[in-house]
Amino acid sequence: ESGSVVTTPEVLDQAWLTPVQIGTPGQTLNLDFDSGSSDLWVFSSSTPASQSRGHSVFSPGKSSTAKESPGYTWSITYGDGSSSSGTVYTDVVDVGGLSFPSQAVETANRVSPEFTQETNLDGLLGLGFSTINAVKPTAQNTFFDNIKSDLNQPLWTVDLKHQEPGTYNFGNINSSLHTGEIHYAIVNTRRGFWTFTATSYSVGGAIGGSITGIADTGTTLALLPTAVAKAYYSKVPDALYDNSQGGYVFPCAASLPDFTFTVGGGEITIPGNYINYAPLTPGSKTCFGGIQGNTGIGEVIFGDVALKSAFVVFENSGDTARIGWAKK
Ligand SMILES: Cc1cc(CN)n(C)n1
Repeated sequence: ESGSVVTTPEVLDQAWLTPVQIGTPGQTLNLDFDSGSSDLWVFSSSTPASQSRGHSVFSPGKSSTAKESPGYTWSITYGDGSSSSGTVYTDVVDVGGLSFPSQAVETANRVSPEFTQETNLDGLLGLGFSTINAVKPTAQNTFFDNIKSDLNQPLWTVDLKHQEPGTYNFGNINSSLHTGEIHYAIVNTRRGFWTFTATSYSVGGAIGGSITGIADTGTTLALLPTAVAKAYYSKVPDALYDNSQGGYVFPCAASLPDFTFTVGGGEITIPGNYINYAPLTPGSKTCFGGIQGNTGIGEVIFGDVALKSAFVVFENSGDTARIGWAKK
């Protein structure tokens, strides 16, 4: 079988949110599909009202198929410092018509202010490897790992679009979603992420070396090695590193060069206008870059700024994981 679901960008393409049905009858929550983590967690009836105001919540008490997982707990902190924690149920989860009857649904007893403030986001659906699932005492499977054996092909694809709805597909490659060939690189799953190597990059004709990083649908920007970010902004007139902002800024009127990287023998280009990410504050004439250095993060992250420039295939055949990139 295969399934398809529309995903919708928030303001400024900060994240894309995808409707998921949980429980019986189905309760629809809009989740952030995140290939950089491996927990399906939701705002719930156990989340204090002061933290869940404005969000849809999952109420296991209203689901005839919800089962508590006694003694199971979870707690997670993301790269941006946001966090949440709680307890665990199993229930039926349906994504794009694909249903798994006993998915671990991690219900939040608390969430950090970043999540409370992001009122369109009702939780996350992890698409990383289940080895880094945060449930104690026993790690739980991601939705993809649970349904993988039922899929026509052991893969999911993502087509994020700048300020337009896009799609997540499970189990098949919809060839109408990409124009060029799909170029594959081997994924190293050792740290639980979709880690791959781009063999080279170029900025305004200047060629650079290889970049190894993770494909992370849950991170907004492209957080690249500091030398790469420096090389990029050396081509942007009046760009500077602003310590108070924690990143490279430049005049919003600047025309930014494209950033091209080669993966699996094919070239992907992040258009300069995607790298002119946003004004520091609404109406400011100074803008913050969509490419930044990864100082202090511990990973190089090909986030949404890179992913929305391509059609991307995440395939895990069991003994080999691959990532495919295509123009669209
Ligand atoms: C909530 C969330 C998810 C991610 C990426 N994995 N970040 C940085 N923040």
